[in-house]
Amino acid sequence: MAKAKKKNPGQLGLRMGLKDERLPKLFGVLLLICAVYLGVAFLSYLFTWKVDQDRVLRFSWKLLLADGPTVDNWLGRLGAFLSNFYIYYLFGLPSFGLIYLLWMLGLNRLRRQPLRLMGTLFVKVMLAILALAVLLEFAVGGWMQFPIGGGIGKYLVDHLTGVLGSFGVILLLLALVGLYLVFEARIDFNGSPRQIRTDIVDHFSERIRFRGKPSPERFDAPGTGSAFSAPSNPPLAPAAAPPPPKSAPGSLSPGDGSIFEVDGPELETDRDFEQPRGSQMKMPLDAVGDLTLVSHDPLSIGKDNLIIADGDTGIDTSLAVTEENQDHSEPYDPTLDLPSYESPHLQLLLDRESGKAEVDRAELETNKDQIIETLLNYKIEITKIRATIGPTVTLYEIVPAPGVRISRIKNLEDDIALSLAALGIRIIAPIPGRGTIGIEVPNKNPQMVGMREVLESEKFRTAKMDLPLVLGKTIKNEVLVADLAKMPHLLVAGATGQGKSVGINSIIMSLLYKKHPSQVKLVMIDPKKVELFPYAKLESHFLAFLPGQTEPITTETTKVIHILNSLCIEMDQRYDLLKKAAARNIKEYNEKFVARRLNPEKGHKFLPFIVLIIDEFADLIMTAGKEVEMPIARLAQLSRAVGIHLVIATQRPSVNIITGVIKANFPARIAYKVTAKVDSRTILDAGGADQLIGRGDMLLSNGGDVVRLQGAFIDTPEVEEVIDFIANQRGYVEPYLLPEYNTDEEMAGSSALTYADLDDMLEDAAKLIIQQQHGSTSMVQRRLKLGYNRAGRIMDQLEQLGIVGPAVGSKPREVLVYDEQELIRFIDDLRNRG
Ligand SMILES: Nc1ncnc2c1ncn2[C@@H]1O[C@H](COP(=O)(O)OP(=O)(O)OP(=O)(O)O)[C@@H](O)[C@H]1O
Repeated sequence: MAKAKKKNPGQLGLRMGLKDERLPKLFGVLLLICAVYLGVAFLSYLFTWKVDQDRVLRFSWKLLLADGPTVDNWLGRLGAFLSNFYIYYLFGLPSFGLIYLLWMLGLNRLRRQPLRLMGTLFVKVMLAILALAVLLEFAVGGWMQFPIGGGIGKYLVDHLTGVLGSFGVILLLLALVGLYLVFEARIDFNGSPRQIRTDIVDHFSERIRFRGKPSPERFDAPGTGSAFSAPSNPPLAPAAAPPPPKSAPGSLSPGDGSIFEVDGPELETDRDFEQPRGSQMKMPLDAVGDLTLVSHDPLSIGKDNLIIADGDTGIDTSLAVTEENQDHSEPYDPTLDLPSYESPHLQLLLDRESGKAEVDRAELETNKDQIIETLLNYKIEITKIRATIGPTVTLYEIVPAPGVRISRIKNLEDDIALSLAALGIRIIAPIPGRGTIGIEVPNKNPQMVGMREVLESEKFRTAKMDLPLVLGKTIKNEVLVADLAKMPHLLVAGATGQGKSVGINSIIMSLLYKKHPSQVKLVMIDPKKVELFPYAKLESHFLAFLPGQTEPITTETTKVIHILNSLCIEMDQRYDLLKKAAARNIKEYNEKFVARRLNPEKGHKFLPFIVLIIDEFADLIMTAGKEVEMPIARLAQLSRAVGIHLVIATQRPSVNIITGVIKANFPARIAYKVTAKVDSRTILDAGGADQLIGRGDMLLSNGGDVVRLQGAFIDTPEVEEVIDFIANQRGYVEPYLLPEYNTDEEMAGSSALTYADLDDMLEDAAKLIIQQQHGSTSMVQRRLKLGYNRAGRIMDQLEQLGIVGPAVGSKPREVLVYDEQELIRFIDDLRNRG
């Protein structure tokens, strides 16, 4: 990744001016060397302090250089002197913290990160050093010859014991620990002692693991895998020997001693949720390089107010590429726009300890017996049955005896459900890819899946995806993480009160926990005005909206139409940028930008992903119909390659809301419980959602495969905590603004079209249409190589000029001008009118 840097020899040495950016780097290297030197000296001090102490105590700085006494310290007299000075006179063992500080300062200078980043670290480390010195001195200082808390530790302890007494010092130390846990670790003391303990352990292990980096997870490599990284259900090969059951339920099925298993093996078969129909949309995403490799922003030299990367704030963005700035060959790092941004901590969420799903053995036995019995009543024999216990549902997978037709079992769905006397039985006959039948039976005691638990999961933390969404747990209790960027859009539907809003929150949370504000922007539309309202606080971090928009969450239909059309323009503009950069998709484009192969002066900029979230689009379709449906469809068809993705939700899953156009463009769909089978068909093109049990129980479909999931639960107060955590941090000075959009009426209202208003390509388009006598937007688009929106705008202008008639559905428009001469006269007139 790193490019070899060309050094101009003439610029070396004395000619390095004070403003030369190599100066801080040089300083950084020196600091790192000092840190290593001190580290080794301190380490040596642990072994040589006794012998050396007498010798160094007699030292003065002058004696250091003269032929003085020999010392044992591995780093000579200076090493012995410095280590003695810091450890003996100052902070004792915690002096090692100083080396850490020196090291971090060195790295900071080397990377030319803003110095102010060091401020907080300095204060924190110094406080920790002092507190530790006191603690160590107080706890063990009296018994040790080694100056464990150093001179300062000893002085403070003596002094404090005098003032407060020993017990008082203990209380003071406890108070310090308490303060740390409240302010720094943000431990929630509401939980059980066990929970608090786990939180504390988690906090420290996270600290140690990530050495205090804000959010290592956010440095994602480009996703190369499939959209979904949940294993599929375990195959049930009758011949294969399954692993030993965890709870040893033994052989429970009749006859041949077949195996009844609880919980299956950990299978890692990735499900590919690529858009099935969109071969033309499938952009191979090469795994070249790492988009957000930790790097250093050259724009940050001495500019503490560096906020916006695309530079209308007086920041010289040309630095990114121009030749004079050779040192800017380092990769561009968008996250340095907000360098101090910290991703939310997991501690903000409740630890719901769902633990392992537990189902009573008796419950399993009863269900199994009833399934076997019911099937036998209909003369259906089975050779094997096995159970996989999920958080809310248990899957009984049965292998019918040879010769039994699967359709017969499917037909008995209702009878089996009746005999098991439970709601929400779903029969999967056959389980795709296997000759088995699945019967899902709700557990008597369903387990809640907590948001924190799934965010904490290895699968989510290590997910290398562009837009990872952690949706919940599968029947096998495995966390399912999906990449919205590959879905590439998501339709969410379900009757009211079944978990949709919680689901939308968990989708948003996934992005907030994993992504930096520079990497993803959310456009939120909420006609109900309540669901997404709390997210308004994120306006200067994660939200994108129209210029002049007062409320960052859009609620009014007219504004929604503006925003959707504005997104279409953004999409076109992004396509133009991609074209200029000869990049096939946003990933390639951003890779080039990061590698500084694109010049910001030519309009190039780092493109964040944009996720449009519409909570309840039924209201919009009802009030604005095509005006909303068409831009949504247009975006859904084309926006994937430029990193715009849609999540649209509705509680009214009827055909007039989820229209054919919408469905065709949203292959990935989530269905929560619905009241009627027909609704399930509308959403999933299959039944099943009517048999769910609610409370986050859902089916996820990618246009073929259907996976049953228990959605992760997050409560509103937790959502608000996370939002506040982000909102309280410094955000961008200017929010991310979408392009302006003026409606036709506004344009018409302001004045009739003038010649200057006309699109540059309008004349060519008009000629083409008149020659062909065919008023089709797609023809204009194809023949003149224009984006859909631009072609659309040209057609609208042609309509306003009276050259073509109004749009009639998807049919070509009527052409109202018959020959080119007429057109030329027409345009000349317009030009003369000015
Ligand atoms: N994943 C989940 N796990 C457990 N319980 C859940 C889950 N999701 C939702 N619930 C329960 O269901 C209730 C309703 O959920 P939610 O508000 O998300 O439904 P909704 O479909 O959005 O309703 P509405 O359409 O009225 O907004 C929640 O208050 C919660 O008690």
